[in-house]
Amino acid sequence: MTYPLRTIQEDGDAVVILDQTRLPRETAFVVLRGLADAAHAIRSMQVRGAPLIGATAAYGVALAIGGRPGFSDADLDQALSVLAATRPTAINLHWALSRMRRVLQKSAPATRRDAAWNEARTIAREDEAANAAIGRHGLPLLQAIAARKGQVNVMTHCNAGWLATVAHGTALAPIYAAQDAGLDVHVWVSETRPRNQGLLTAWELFQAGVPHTLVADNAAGLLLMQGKVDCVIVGADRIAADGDVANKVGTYLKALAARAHGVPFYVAAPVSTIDFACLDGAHIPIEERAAAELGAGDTVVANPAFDITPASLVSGIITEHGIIAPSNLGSIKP
Ligand SMILES: CSC[C@@H](O)[C@@H](O)C(=O)COP(=O)(O)O
Repeated sequence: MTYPLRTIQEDGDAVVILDQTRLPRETAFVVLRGLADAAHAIRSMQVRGAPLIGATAAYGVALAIGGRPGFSDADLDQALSVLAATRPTAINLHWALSRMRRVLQKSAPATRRDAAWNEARTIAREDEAANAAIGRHGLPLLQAIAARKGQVNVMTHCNAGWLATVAHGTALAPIYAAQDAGLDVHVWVSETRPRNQGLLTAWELFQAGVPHTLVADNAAGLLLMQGKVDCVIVGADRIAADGDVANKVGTYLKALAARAHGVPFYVAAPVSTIDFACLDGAHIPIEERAAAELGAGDTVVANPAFDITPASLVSGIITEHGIIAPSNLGSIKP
């Protein structure tokens, strides 16, 4: 599968991102030149999706160093804390920043610039490779359905495609692999109120020529009840050590409906999305976003951006190391 654009790429001393706040209406790029630009891009959701947030934060540290000959430990701490405060739920952000801290603390201030660019580049390349592996490991699930009944109907939520990562996507990676393998695959795309990330998924699938149907979030239960969905695959923003999954709000309701109708529910995520230090879903911070996103006037609004799907509702976690039972995440702890 080749993708028409890159979500993030280097351009000399700058980083160029695809502005996802303007998709699918318009394809526009933004040049990030410093720490403030990178932090703004994450906070404003010009870049979004857990793995891409992590990669952008890593490049943000490199941008913070810029052309400065000396970048002290205090400078490093300041850059890391600005980036860490951008969005609370996606653990890939903190995972990437910890890697940057580890590498830079070991290098002398004069060599930190090169070290930072190298590590950010490595994080981006590793994400691309991990997601390609997720596609390969998820493919047999879809092949088994195709062997049984021909067309494969997958439901997804939010956008966990290449737009949400450095490349390939997580939940969409097995779907792209299925298309490459010649399977007859169709995707039910839920709109994903209030930010409409489902439109990004529909845009991606359209570009790739994957048959899909956009539905309102609330249609998911009916489709599952009517037997129109063979499996659900979603991404994740953080997976706790016990296998509880934080993902875009609305994921939990799909998992409940999938269980009620005997439909397998898979989560696709790289190991960088697993927070082994987080005991369970109750300990995952849930981002509360602006009331304005719901378009209400003076009404009191709550706008949690993520929800928690208990491990008991998850059939398996598709990682770069294979499909793991949520109760067995310890077996892939790095
Ligand atoms: C591969 S992305 C997985 C998740 O990050 C994705 O499903 C999601 O919830 C994205 O949320 P967003 O608020 O758009 O950053």
